[in-house]
Parts: sequence; structure tokens; C-alpha cells
Amino acid sequence: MKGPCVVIGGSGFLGHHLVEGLLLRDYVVRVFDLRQSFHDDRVTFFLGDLCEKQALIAALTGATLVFHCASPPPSSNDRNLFYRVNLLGTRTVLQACRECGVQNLVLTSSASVIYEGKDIRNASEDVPYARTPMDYYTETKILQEKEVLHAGSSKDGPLTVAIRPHGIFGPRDPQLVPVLVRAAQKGQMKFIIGDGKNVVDFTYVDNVVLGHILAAETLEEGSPICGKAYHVTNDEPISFWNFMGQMLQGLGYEPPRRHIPYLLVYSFALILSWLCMLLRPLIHLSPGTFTPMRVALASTHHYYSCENAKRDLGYKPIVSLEEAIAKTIRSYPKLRHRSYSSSNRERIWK
Ligand SMILES: NC(=O)C1=CN([C@@H]2O[C@H](COP(=O)(O)OP(=O)(O)OC[C@H]3O[C@@H](n4cnc5c(N)ncnc54)[C@H](O)[C@@H]3O)[C@@H](O)[C@H]2O)C=CC1
Ligand SMILES: CC(C)CCC[C@@H](C)[C@H]1CC[C@H]2C3=C(CC[C@]12C)[C@@]1(C)CCC(=O)C[C@@H]1CC3
Repeated sequence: MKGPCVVIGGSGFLGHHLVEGLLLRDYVVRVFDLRQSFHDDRVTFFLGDLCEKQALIAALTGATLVFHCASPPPSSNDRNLFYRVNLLGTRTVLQACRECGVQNLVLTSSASVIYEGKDIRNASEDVPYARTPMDYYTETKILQEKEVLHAGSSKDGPLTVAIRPHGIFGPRDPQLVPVLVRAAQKGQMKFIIGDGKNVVDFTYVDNVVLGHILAAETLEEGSPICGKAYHVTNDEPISFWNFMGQMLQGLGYEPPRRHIPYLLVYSFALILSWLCMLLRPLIHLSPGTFTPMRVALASTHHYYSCENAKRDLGYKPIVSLEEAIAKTIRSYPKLRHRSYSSSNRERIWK
């Protein structure tokens, strides 16, 4: 039996899967989150805001290991919220860890900390942070990662490591597949933006969980991983539009076939986002599916090397992309198209 660990953000998509992975490996698990999204007799829930130190201290007292995977959703694009939670809140998490004598802290960062809308091909962790991050989410994920990695070098702090996943997907994800299907239902998934040849990383959630647990188990005084960030992906870069097409077809929707110029869609998304910002004091408008960040992500290369995670953490994906796509499709029966055919069902449910 290992010492108690706390998953901050444990009610979220990744956090809940991480809790399940930890329980499978006999950890004693506590969850700290704003909300409780599931019940499990083996898990103790502490409800609170990570910006409040006293609330955190109640959860962290006696714990040896903390996973910090809480964040506001990228789609909110609320500057104040991102700064308060991702930067100031993370400082509070670090302070609470110090006061409670927590030994190890594993941060869920993001591979997008180096993404600024231009192609990224097989990037290692040596590539510098984005100088002009595309949204407040990315901007504050950079500040958060720097804060956590720097804290790891102080004498009184916990040892720290950051995991940088990319495009996490899998059962219960509220973001990737649901956004895609909603766009298809509104007839917005008819076009491939750009030439459609861009290659990207998507990462099945169980592989991300494995990366986090390996990091926690490797983190000790003198370990080469202290204060470092690691890319964790499926290590199978795939054409963005092939991946989206497989998801859509698996759920009974038509994949996009016709092409539309990248600059046209990007300019439209940019103007829309400026309009929303300008009008914000008067009415709350949302740019919807097509934010500049999403359009850029849909049209550029962004895949990362996880050689360092393989070498230092012993990381190797346990679920292949093919299996991951099939498992994910099976997990969303409610998102299937009404006229989903039985031949399709047989193919996916095999
Ligand atoms: N979903 C993705 O593709 C990727 C996600 N990440 C990172 O992974 C982590 C988890 O993301 P997801 O599971 O997708 O998000 P999620 O939105 O499903 O989970 C986040 C959880 O954090 C909690 N939370 C938010 N603010 C809080 C606060 N102030 N105090 C306490 N709890 C709070 C939420 O209630 C939620 O349960 C985040 O740090 C995110 O930046 C990184 C790369 C890709
Ligand atoms: C309508 C389509 C053009 C695109 C639909 C799919 C998108 C919703 C997703 C494709 C790549 C995803 C992604 C993220 C969110 C969902 C997508 C944009 C992140 C921004 C989530 C948070 C991160 O840390 C980085 C991710 C990169 C990939």
C-alpha cells in the first residue's frame, strides 16, 4: 500500500481516469475539486477552490504525492479566471504542498506551451515556450509550468515534474469528440481547412495516465526528471483530418471532403474573436467552434517527440491509436447519428 495521494482536478476528464489508474495500482486516493463528478467508496473527496490555501491544506495534510490536473476549460477564454486559477492558484498549491510536507508534485502541463500557430514537427522539450501564445489558456499554462518547475529546485518545496500531453481523448472527454459531433450536427464539418495534409498528435487518456504515474514513481531526490517537463503522446502522429474523419464516420457522420483555404477561415475566426471581445461589455457573445486557436490547430502540423519520456520515465504507450479510436467511438453511444447503420456498428463493436 502506497502513501495517500491527492488528485487536484480529480473530478475532471483526465483527473477521473487518473484516479482509476491509481486505484488499480493500490494507491490511497483523495480528490480535491470544485465539484464531485463520481462516487467511489475508496476515494475521499474534498470540495473546494484550489485558490484557497486552507481548503487545500485540509486535503493535503498527511499526503506524500500530489497530482495537479485542474484548469478552467480552454474554451472559456476568460483572462481573469485563467490567471487566478492557473497562475495564482498554482502558487497556492505549491505553498500548501510546502506547509503540508508533500514530497512530490506532478503537474499536468500541455504540449501546447510551445505552440503559437505555426508548424511543429517532432519537437523536443528543448524548444522554447511560445513567445506569442494564441490564447489565455496557453499563456497561463506556460506561467504555471515555469512556476512549478522552478519551485522544484527550492530546498523546502516538493520535488516537481511536468507532463505535457497533447490532444487527450477517450471516454467521458467533454471536449474533442463532443465539439466535433456538435459541429457535424450543425453542418459545419463539410470542409477540410487547408490542404488537409497536416500531421498531429492525439493521445489516448490511458497513455496520459501512465505517463503521470511513471513520473510520480520516478520522482525522487537526485533523479534526472526533477524540475523537467516531458511530452507524453501516443507516439503515432496522424493526419488531423484522417483522425477527425475516422471519429465522424465511426459515429455515423459524413467526414469532410471539400477543401477551403486556411487563410479565409483563419481571418474569419480572427475577426469573429475581435468582435466578441469588442462587444463583451455590452453582450456576451462566444466565437463558437471556430476560434483562431482551433482553426490553427486544425490546419498546422503539431507533433512532438516523446523520446525523453521513454528514456527517463520508461514510458511506452499501452493503447495504440487504432484501438483508442475504436474504444472512444464505442464509449459515446449517445453521440451517434440517428441513422447509424448496423454494418457500421458491427465494424466498430468488433
Ligand atoms: N484535454 C486536453 O486535450 C488536454 C488537457 N491538458 C491539461 O490536462 C488537465 C486536465 O484537463 P481535462 O481533464 O481535459 O479538463 P477538465 O475540465 O475535464 O477537468 C478539470 C477539472 O479541474 C477542476 N477545476 C477547475 N478549476 C478549479 C479550481 N479553481 N479549483 C479546483 N478544481 C478546479 C474542474 O472542476 C474539473 O473537474 C488540465 O490541466 C489541462 O490543461 C493538457 C493537454 C491537453
Ligand atoms: C471544428 C473542428 C475544426 C475542430 C474540432 C476538434 C477540436 C475541438 C479539437 C482538435 C484539437 C484539440 C485540442 C485541444 C482542444 C480540442 C481540439 C481543439 C486542446 C486545445 C486542449 C487543451 C490543450 O492543452 C491543447 C489541446 C490541443 C488539441
